[in-house]
Amino acid sequence: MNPAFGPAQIRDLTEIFVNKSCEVRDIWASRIIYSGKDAARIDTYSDLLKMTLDVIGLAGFNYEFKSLSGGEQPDSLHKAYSDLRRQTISGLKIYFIIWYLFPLSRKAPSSVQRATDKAVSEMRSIGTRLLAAMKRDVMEAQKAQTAHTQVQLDDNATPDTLPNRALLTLLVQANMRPDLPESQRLSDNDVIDQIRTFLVAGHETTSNATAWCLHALSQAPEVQQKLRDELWALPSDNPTMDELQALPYLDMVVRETLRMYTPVPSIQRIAMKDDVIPLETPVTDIHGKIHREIRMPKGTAVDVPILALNRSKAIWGEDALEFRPDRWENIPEAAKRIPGVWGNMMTFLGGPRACIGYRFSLVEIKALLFILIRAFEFEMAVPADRVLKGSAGIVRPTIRGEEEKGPQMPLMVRLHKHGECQSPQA
Ligand code: HEM
Repeated sequence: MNPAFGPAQIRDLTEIFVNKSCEVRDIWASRIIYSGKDAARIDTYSDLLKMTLDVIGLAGFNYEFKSLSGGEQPDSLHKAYSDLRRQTISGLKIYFIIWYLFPLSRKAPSSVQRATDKAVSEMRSIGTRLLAAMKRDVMEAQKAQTAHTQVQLDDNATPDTLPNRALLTLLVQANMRPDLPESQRLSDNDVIDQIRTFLVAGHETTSNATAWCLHALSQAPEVQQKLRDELWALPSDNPTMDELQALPYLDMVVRETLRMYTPVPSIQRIAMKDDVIPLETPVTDIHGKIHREIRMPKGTAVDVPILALNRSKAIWGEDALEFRPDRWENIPEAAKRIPGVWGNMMTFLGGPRACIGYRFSLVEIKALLFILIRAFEFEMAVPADRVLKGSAGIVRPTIRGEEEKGPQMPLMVRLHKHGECQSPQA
């Protein structure tokens, strides 16, 4: 799948990110206007979640979830997925504790299990339909290509061999190449599993990071305004991937968000063989014995504490717990040694099983921030100490006293009148 996530593919998808960001902007603007005040309290989390689901539908499978527009009949996959998500964090925690402690309980279907089964089965049935449609499209495109070669048309008149630019189409096309060795071909079930992985891995992580970024910016008005100034300096309302990637302060804000508000706080791995891990700094155990390495027998469970690494004072310095994008102008030597796939962090992990969607996610977050920060000013709607970091795989925000509502990130959102607002630093 890696080639489908290269810079060229993400460049093509940027238009989808920007268009969907504009849809969020328009929805929020109309809510403010409808409120009759100059600012409205908006649950940014739920709309960002819908936006990223719509994006993964279009960019991943050329599939319209229409979850932002909402006016349409909600399709079955979106409904199943929403039902699954509505299970509250505490509900999920209790479910997993019971599941873990009482193996017999695993036989009795709980509401979480039923919702999971339903979502999985919906995803499978839609995945099967999508795959069939993609295969048809790819075969037609291949036929058109063959016909084109036979009549030897002018080189410049190459027919459109790809029916659309969705990532799954690229995967299906690569998988159907006649020269692909059988051993490397994915089965239909493998491809359908990829659809599920995309859905789960590819949208809530990104919306979550963006919501936490708006939360951080709401508490740091001077950072918010500095970012807004940079974004307005770009003379375009529809930025390309290259334009977004070339904005230095936007990049620093995104890095600092993904350091401080790591969506996936830790990852577990199992040692596949006996190993010895050397320690940079020796540790002394409770018996006073000094260890310069850790012996790890095959089968040992290993926790990669991503969030703890991202917030470690030993790595990032005494101000590690502060949201300070400027730190990225010159990061500490210790941070430079972190073997993450991106950004001197383990946020997207590292090594052969790192996140393959990191470029996709970064450009999507940047498109969202570009459109939203230019259009609005964000302030806290509740005191910061009421915003809790719940974790059920992903660090979702909840509000103390409103836990039953599930994840939310309410913010006061005000229309920004460009040219009228003075920078707080000015
Ligand atoms: C801020 C956003 C994101 C974060 C923090 C993130 C983080 C991660 C992490 C930590 C893993 C490793 C999980 C494990 O091995 O157990 C992972 C895997 C993965 N991610 Fe992401 N991800 C993000 C966005 C995305 C997006 C947007 C996509 C797709 C469009 C995506 C697709 C995947 C896939 C397919 C895998 C599995 C890779 C494999 O097993 O080889 N991710 N991600």
